[in-house]
Amino acid sequence: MAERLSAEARQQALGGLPGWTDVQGRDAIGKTFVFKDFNEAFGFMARAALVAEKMDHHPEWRNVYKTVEVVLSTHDAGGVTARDIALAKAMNAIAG
Ligand SMILES: C[C@H](O)[C@H](O)[C@H]1CNC2=NC(N)=NC(=O)C2=N1
Repeated sequence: MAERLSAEARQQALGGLPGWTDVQGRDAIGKTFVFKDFNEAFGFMARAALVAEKMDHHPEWRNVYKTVEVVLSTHDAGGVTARDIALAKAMNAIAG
């Protein structure tokens, strides 16, 4: 199982992940993506879903019109691991 990142490793990883921050009140990272319209937002979700399934690592997310709020945490580990960082990176790449 993946191990939770140390506070230092996590801050360093967040430094290379534009838009991603610590989630208050739990061990997770989050980002709010804002797109041009619903079509762009849902296209992002469809592409991210395929990557997430391939990685066997799944986001918590919420879509309202052109906004997608994402929270990443490794449930099996009870916190943020390298798997969350990898998915966050992939999501930034997909969003462009
Ligand atoms: C059995 C399966 O591999 C696990 O349940 C995976 C699936 N996707 C997951 N996604 C996330 N975000 N955290 C997990 O711990 C996790 N575990």
